Amino acid sequence: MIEVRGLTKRYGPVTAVAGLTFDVPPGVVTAFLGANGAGKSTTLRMLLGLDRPTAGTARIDGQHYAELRDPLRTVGSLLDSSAPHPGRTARAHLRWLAASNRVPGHRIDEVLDLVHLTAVADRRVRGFSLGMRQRLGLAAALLGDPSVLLLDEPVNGLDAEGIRWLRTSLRRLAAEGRTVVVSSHLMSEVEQTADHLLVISRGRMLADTPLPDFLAAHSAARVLVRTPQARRLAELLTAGGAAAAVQPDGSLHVSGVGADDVSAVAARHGVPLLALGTDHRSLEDAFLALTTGADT
Ligand SMILES: Nc1ncnc2c1ncn2[C@@H]1O[C@H](COP(=O)(O)OP(=O)(O)OP(=O)(O)O)[C@@H](O)[C@H]1O
Repeated sequence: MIEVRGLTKRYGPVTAVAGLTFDVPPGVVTAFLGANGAGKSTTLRMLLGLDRPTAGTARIDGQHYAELRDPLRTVGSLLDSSAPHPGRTARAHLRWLAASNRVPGHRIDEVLDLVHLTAVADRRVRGFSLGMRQRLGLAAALLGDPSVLLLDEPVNGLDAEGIRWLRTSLRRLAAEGRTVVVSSHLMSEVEQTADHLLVISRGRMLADTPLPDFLAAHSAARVLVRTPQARRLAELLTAGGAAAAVQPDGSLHVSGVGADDVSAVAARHGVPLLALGTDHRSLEDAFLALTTGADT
């Protein structure tokens, strides 16, 4: 469980995080979304005790990070800054982390296996691809079998198979009752994984909502119609309370009613339909509309 209250961070004249308040419960995957520079990393760094808040508090399982007795066994994290030494092997990196955090040695092989790095465990990190480094970062995060996972842009560098693997892993880790937070600047990266969204812009919370609610609120459907009587159908639909606009190419865009309603009105008035379809605005568009709207 994560509890953030009035969390604020200023760097000189720049306010990176401006009074964020939110809770993250266990058992679900929570996506922390925002454009580049929105304040995601700064928030995660404050949760991890790597940055001191200007104001407010960030608690994990009721405690500030610095108060945790065995931090790595409570919180696992993946941040840019947690890069391993390039001259070390993957196994040596994990062995060093385990030793300095009182984590039993058998966890090293377990997490290597979990992230599918067993075969390259004794190779130096210098030769690892970005995707392999991300996997090693995840192995390090999971080493202490933590109840809370904070992952900053974990999808970076992963190929399609890696992304699928990560999605499955995150869902499983949440289903085991852990608190899982994944940051991203792309909605498309989290829409198949997240249960809950925290959307921030310029350090402020724009949306703290279950994913299905966000979808329902922001992915308004538009009905696309082709008919030789576009203007007439537009008038009929508008009279009925819908919004209908004839496009330069002669097609008709309708919102406020569903395709079934359009079809019924057309049938009732003898308007022939050549094509009828629904265009769901993508989640990415909804996210952009929300964040852009907030910035202007
Ligand atoms: N150490 C620092 N000194 C000065 N300004 C900083 C520092 N760290 C972050 N900032 C500024 O704070 C704001 C938020 O940055 P942050 O890295 O938290 O955003 P982010 O949402 O994680 O973005 P990204 O997706 O690019 O990582 C930005 O304007 C950034 O320039």
